[in-house]
Amino acid sequence: MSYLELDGISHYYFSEQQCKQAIDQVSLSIEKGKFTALLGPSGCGKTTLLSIIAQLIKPTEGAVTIERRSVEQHSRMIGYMLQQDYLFPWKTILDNVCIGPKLHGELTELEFNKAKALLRKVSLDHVEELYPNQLSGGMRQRVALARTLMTDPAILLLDEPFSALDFQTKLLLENFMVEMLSQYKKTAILVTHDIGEAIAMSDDIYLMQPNPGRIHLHLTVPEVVRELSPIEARRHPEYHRLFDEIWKEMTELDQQESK
Ligand SMILES: Nc1ncnc2c1ncn2[C@@H]1O[C@H](COP(=O)(O)OP(=O)(O)OP(=O)(O)O)[C@@H](O)[C@H]1O
Repeated sequence: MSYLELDGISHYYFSEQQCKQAIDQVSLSIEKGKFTALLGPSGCGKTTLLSIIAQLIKPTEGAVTIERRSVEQHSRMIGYMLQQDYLFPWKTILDNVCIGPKLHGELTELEFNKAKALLRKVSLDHVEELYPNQLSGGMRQRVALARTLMTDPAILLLDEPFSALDFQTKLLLENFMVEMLSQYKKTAILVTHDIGEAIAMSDDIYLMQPNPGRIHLHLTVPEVVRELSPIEARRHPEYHRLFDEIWKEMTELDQQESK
């Protein structure tokens, strides 16, 4: 059953010099607890779509609904994780995880205990008194995940959260993220231009095309790949078949663009 719906979303950026259409009539439907990837080349409107879902931008046209009610009535259900971790360098790891509730007032004992439990969950309880610059990039992204989970969002928006990491750390973090999100039964939307990452992590993939940004193709990742971890999935023949199919589509789109 549909949970999060985007219905006829179009978006224009206006400036004094020009009017740029970033998104054209995007409609998609996501089931609760599913992991969905928005895949496409630079400039196809992936981040604009995430910003619209997160209500950072109001779309020029169309509506976003969660369980058929406007997303505006559900703003606290959404968590956003970005490519950069945006941890505060002058605060300890534990204080960084506690930052959300602290901004809303005094930290309760329950919230403090929750932050400690989340740091245990992401295997970073041993560094809670350290500062961000004492941690590796992968560890910092795990802190960012713990901080995002502090507010208990039902929907997580992930804007290329692994793209600044080295390849090995990225694969390990993909595994970790999929395990955590399925354990906590979260609905997730990942923005990426990495075909392998989209296949290895997702249930559904929306392939986007640019100028203006729109959905070119919706693909469902086969069950045999979905039941494997992202690292194991990369060895399955169905992963390679889907990779080739998407690669071919993207190459054709590229050729159409350059004509
Ligand atoms: N603030 C803005 N003002 C004007 N145009 C913008 C603005 N933000 C994005 N755009 C344009 O809208 C289009 C979609 O941009 P968007 O950042 O959503 O794409 P993207 O797929 O996320 O790209 P990338 O992978 O490079 O982050 C692009 O052509 C971009 O230049």
